[in-house]
Amino acid sequence: MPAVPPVASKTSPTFSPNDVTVLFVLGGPGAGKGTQCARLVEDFGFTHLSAGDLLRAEQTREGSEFGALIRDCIKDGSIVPMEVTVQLLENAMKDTIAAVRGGSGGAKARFLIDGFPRKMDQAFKFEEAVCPARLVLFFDCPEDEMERRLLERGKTSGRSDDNADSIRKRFRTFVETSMPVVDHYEKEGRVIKVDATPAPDAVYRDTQAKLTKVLGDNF
Ligand SMILES: Nc1ncnc2c1ncn2[C@@H]1O[C@H](COP(=O)(O)OP(=O)(O)OP(=O)(O)O)[C@@H](O)[C@H]1O
Ligand SMILES: O=c1ccn([C@@H]2O[C@H](COP(=O)(O)O)[C@@H](O)[C@H]2O)c(=O)[nH]1
Repeated sequence: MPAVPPVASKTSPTFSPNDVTVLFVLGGPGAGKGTQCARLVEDFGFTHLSAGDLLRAEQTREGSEFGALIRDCIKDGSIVPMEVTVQLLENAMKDTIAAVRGGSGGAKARFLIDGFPRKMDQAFKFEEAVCPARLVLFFDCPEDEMERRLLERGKTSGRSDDNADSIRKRFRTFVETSMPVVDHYEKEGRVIKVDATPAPDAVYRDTQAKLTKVLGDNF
């Protein structure tokens, strides 16, 4: 990964929304963002980029200067400094687009950016330096259901943050830091809200219907 400063010193975004469609995917920990993204990839041809997955990969990358910082933040449910995450996302988008151009070419890129932005500074920086987002998919789920899902996932996930103590901290971060991001986009009329409480198939039907209504059948 290159040194962090580039994203901080740019005046225009790397990608135009005319060429690249970005949907942010937000929701509390365990709301089912990853589960729904996998289905949207199949039906809408998105590339799925999970900010958490990119951070976990960077954490274990040999030679990374951010490994220890990322490990501590994830265990603690706190937010990694935005320069790191924005740069990882921009790199992943560039790699994806380069791979498409090297292949069939011409196709417009569309990305689901999952679990990001989690904080207002990330939202501003990403839209200013990388690409303005078309809209936000928000999966709304009560804490007791999210906790049940995460504790169940924790039996096999191997994730350092799928335990009762980390989950409690992640919920606090979500309420205090990430919900204001959802509220911000809601005020701008850019949020599609989906009830994520039902079973995955039902959540997906609702998601698909709402997304198609906004983006159109030919998206
Ligand atoms: N609608 C659902 N009903 C019941 N279980 C679900 C549902 N959606 C996802 N799950 C399960 O809940 C767990 C969390 O789902 P998932 O990983 O998709 O959530 P997430 O929002 O991406 O979580 P995180 O923010 O922690 O990465 C998984 O074990 C998944 O199989
Ligand atoms: O933009 C981001 C996204 C994630 N994090 C950290 O990663 C963990 C896990 O994220 P998941 O989306 O649940 O995989 C999250 O709790 C944060 O600690 C981040 O710092 N910034």
